[in-house]
Amino acid sequence: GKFGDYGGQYVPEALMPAIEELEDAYERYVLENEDGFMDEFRRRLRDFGGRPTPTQYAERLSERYDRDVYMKREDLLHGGAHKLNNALGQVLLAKYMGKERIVAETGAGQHGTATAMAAAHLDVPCEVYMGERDINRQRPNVFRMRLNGSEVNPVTVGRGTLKEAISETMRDWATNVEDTHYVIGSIVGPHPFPAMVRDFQSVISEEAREQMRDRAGTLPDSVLACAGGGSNTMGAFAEFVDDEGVDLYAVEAGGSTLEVDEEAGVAPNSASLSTGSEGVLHGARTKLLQDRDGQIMESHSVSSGLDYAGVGPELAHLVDEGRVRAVNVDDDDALTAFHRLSQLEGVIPALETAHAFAYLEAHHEELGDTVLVNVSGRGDKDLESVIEETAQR
Ligand SMILES: CC/C=C(/N=C/c1c(COP(=O)(O)O)cnc(C)c1O)C(=O)O
Repeated sequence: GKFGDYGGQYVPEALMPAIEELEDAYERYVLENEDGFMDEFRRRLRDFGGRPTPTQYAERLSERYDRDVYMKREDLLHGGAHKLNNALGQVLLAKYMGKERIVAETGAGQHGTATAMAAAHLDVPCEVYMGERDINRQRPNVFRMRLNGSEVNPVTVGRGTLKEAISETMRDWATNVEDTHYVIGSIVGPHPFPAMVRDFQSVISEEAREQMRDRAGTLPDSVLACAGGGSNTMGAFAEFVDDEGVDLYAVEAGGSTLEVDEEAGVAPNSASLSTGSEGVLHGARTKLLQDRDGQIMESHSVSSGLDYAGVGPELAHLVDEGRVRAVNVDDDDALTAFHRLSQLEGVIPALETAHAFAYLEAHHEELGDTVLVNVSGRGDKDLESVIEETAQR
């Protein structure tokens, strides 16, 4: 379960039985399609999720940037974000494993709602841990989780964002491993989570690669995707990694500045790949925002889903290898891109997604003739906070 010297299973002994059980299930059902697991997964993604999602030619952006820009519309997946690909796969796997209860963490609330929808669809009780701060800035998603029949447990320790929510969920899982599966929301955590989540999300680039060949008659010169934990990122990249001619850009949250305040332990951004250092978080060795004593620093982003001090170990490895370019844009440029895409293309993106479009705006000259941007989610959840942010500027 290693990606170069990243990844691994840095978990308390008490969790190893659950990890080993999951590793066995991953190998049998996901890698070997035992009992037709992957066939059922794909059928439910089609009929319940609404796949395939379009790879749409963006006419206004193509005019603006004088090149062919395509958008992979994961915002059109049921629930409004790529998160359902992974949530459906893991809840289905939990059923194949005989688990009776689901727990999950969420930051933007998209993973939480995706897990709640999948749990309702597959008739499994579900509890979602969500930071107090994120509950307040992603309220529509809190209502949706409860409407789908899930419980939402506020996490009040620390800053009440994603990092604490993940830690609380891991604690619940460690206590209830017998009957509970932890549906982790990104390509983070101990092996097999990063590989398994990437495998569930790789449907994005499987479809996009074929759709680009059919519609653009070529592979893209570059693929852009925002990166929080990195699941929509690796999903959009997976099937292109072996195509040398396709450049891969992971766009992180530059927050308000890349300058960190070591004394206060505060990083006013979430640019783990671009500015972080090697360390262990949530069970995996990866790139982190940590101070010189190895303390995980507070991260920041205008978007909850990118507000995370860590990142997936597979992405950290691909960046070290030079296969993926780690770039970032700040809060202001992301907010401007949020408005621009809404006006130019009639697509209101999630604030997370807007980071990728902000990078396109600033660097389109370097991206070649054909560009593919992953629209990881829609912006309905962000309307309230964007209205507030815009009023304050
Ligand atoms: C698992 C915590 C992350 C969440 N969301 C992350 C997110 C992200 C970033 O997560 P990754 O794809 O895993 O990098 C991108 N786009 C949208 C629409 C997102 O909601 C969440 O809880 O909803």
